[in-house]
Amino acid sequence: MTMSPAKDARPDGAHHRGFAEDPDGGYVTPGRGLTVLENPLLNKGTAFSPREREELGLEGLVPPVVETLEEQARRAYAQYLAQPTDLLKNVHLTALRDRNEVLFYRLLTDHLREMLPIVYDPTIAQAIEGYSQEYRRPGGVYLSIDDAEGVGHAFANLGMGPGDVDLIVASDAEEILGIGDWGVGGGAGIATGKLAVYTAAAGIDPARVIAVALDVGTDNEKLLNDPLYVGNRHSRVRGRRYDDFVDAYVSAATRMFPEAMLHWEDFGPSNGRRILSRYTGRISTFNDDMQGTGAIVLAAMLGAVRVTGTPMRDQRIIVFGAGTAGIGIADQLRDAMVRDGLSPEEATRRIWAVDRQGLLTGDMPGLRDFQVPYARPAAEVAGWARDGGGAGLGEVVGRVRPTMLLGTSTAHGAFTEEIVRAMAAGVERPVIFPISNPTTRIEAMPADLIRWTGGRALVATGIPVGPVTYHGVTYAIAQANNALLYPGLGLGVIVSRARRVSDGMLQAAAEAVGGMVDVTAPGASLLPQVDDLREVSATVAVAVARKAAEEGLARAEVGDPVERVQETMWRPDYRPVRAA
Ligand SMILES: NC(=O)c1ccc[n+]([C@@H]2O[C@H](COP(=O)([O-])OP(=O)(O)OC[C@H]3O[C@@H](n4cnc5c(N)ncnc54)[C@H](O)[C@@H]3O)[C@@H](O)[C@H]2O)c1
Ligand SMILES: O=C(O)C[C@H](O)C(=O)O
Ligand SMILES: [Mg+2]
Repeated sequence: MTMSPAKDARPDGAHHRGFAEDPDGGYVTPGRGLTVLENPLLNKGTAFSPREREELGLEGLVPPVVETLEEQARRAYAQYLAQPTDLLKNVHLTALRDRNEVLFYRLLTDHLREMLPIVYDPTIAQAIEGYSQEYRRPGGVYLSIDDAEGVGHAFANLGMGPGDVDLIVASDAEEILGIGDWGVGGGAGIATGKLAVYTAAAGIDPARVIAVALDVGTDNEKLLNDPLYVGNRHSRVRGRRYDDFVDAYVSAATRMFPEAMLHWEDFGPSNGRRILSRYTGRISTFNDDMQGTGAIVLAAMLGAVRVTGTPMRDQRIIVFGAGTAGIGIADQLRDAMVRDGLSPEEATRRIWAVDRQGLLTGDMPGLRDFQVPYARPAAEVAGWARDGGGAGLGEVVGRVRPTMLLGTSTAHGAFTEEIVRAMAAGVERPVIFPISNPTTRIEAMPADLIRWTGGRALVATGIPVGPVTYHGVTYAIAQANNALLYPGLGLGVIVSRARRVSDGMLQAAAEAVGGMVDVTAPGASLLPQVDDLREVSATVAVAVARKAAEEGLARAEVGDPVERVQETMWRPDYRPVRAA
C-alpha cells in the first residue's frame, strides 16, 4: 500500500506533543497555561516551581502551595486506597496517568506488587470489557481498517520525529488474554497496559512510546450491539484487506520511526504467527504471546530442571491449548531440548499437544500449520481411548506420564483433581504451569495443585497468586507472565538498537531470568518475585543487548551494557519545564 507524502507529512512541523527535549533532559514548551496543565507528560500540578509558574503562565491556575512529588504521591495513594473495587482502582489510576504521567509512574513503581494486578493482569481484563462504558479520553493511536490510507497521517498527528520513538505496541484485539475479541477497546487497553509495564518494570521512557489499536472490526456481538461501543461497527475484516492494513501500519511505522521496535500483542491464532513470520527477518519486531511467553516459561522450566534434576532432554511435556502461546512455548522448549543434545525430531516427539479436539494427531482435519509439527502419528495412539475426536487430557496424561503439564487453553478448571493426581502418580516432582489469564480462565489454582500432589508440584501461573502454605511449608508461586520478560527485552533492544529480535536474544533473556533465582529451598519460587521486576528487567536487558552485539545485530555501540542499561532507564522524577 502506498501512502501519499502529502497525507502523512507532519501537518505544520510544530511540536504536537507540546514540547521538545533539552540536551540537559528538561522539557521546552511553546505551550502556556492550561495547555501545559492538560499535557500529562508536562503536567506537575502543585509541584510546578514558582519560576515555572511564572514562565509558563500558571499563576492562579494551580493552588498556591508548592508540593514535592512525594507529597503528591501520598495524596494519590490515599485516593487510590479509597476506591472500593479493583476496577475503580484501575479507572482511578488510568485517570491519573491521563493527568500526570510522572506521578502515575512514581505511584506504580513504589507500589508495584500491589498495583501491577490493577493496572495489568488480571484487572485489565475487566477494564477492557468496560472500555466503551468507561471511556473518557483517548489513549494511543487508533488506526482504522476503513481508512488504511490514513495510517501515516494518524502517526504524523502525534508530531513525533524519526528519532523520537523507541517502541510501538499494537494489538488487533482478536484474542485479548483468554477473554477473546474485545475490538477497539481491547486493542487500546492492552497496548497501553503493556506500555505501563514497560515503563514501570524497565524504565522505558513513556514519552517515547506509542500504543496502537488496529481496529479491523469485531466479531463480538455484545460490542456490535452496544450503542456506546467506540469502535468500527462491523465484523472483523480478514484476508487480503487485513494483510494490506497490517502492511500499511508496518510500513508507516518503520518509515516514520525507524528506531522503534514493533511489539505485537493478543492477535488471534490465524494471524499472530503469520504476521511475525512475515516481518521478523526484516525489522525489529517481536510477538509477546509467542516469544515473550515462550521465554518466560522456559526460564521457569530451567528452574524446575534444577529442582528435579531431570534434564531438558528427558522431559515429557503436555501442552494443553495448542494456540499462539501454547505452540510458541512448545517451540522454545523444543529448542532447549535440542541444545541439550536431542535432534529436532527427538525433541518434537517429547511434546504432546492437546487442544479442543483432544490430542493432536496427523490424521485430524483442520490442524493449523503451526500445530502440524507437533501432531502425533495416528498409528502411535491407535489403542488409546478417544473422546469423540482425539484422546482426552486424562487419557494422554495416563499414557504419556508427563513430567510437565502446561495450560494455555483458557479452559478454567481443566486440570482436575483426577488428572493432577494421575500425573503425580507417575513422576516425583510434577511440573504444572496453568498460565491462562485472567483468573476466570486458569486451568487450576496453585493451592489445589499443591494439595492434590502432597506438596510435590512445581507450580507457575500467569496471574499473580499469593503464597500457599501446606503442611508447614510455604510455597511461593512463580508468576510465569511475559511481564517478567518483555520489558527487559525491549530495553535491551532499545539500548543496542537491535535491527532484529533473534532467537538467540530470546534465549539469552530466558537464561538471564532463570539464573536469578535460588530454587533449592523448599517452596522456593521458580522465578524472581514481582518486587524485583526492575532488577529482573535490567538483567534481561543487559543479556539481550550483549547478545545483539555478539550476533552483529546492534545498530548502536553497546559498550558496557550494564552501564548503558542503567543510563537509559527512565525514572519517575520531574524534569525542569521551560518556556520556548
Ligand atoms: N502467562 C502468560 O504470560 C501468557 C502469555 C500469553 C498467553 N497467555 C494465556 O494463554 C491463553 C491462550 O492464549 P493464546 O494467545 O494462545 O490464545 P489462542 O486462542 O491462540 O490459543 C488458545 C488455544 O486453546 C484452545 N482451547 C480452547 N478451549 C480449549 C479446551 N476446552 N480444551 C483444550 N484446548 C482449548 C484453542 O482451541 C486454542 O488453540 C490465554 O488465557 C492467555 O491469557 C498467558
Ligand atoms: O497479558 C498478560 O497478562 C500475559 C499475556 O500476554 C496474555 O495474553 O495473557
Ligand atoms: Mg498477551
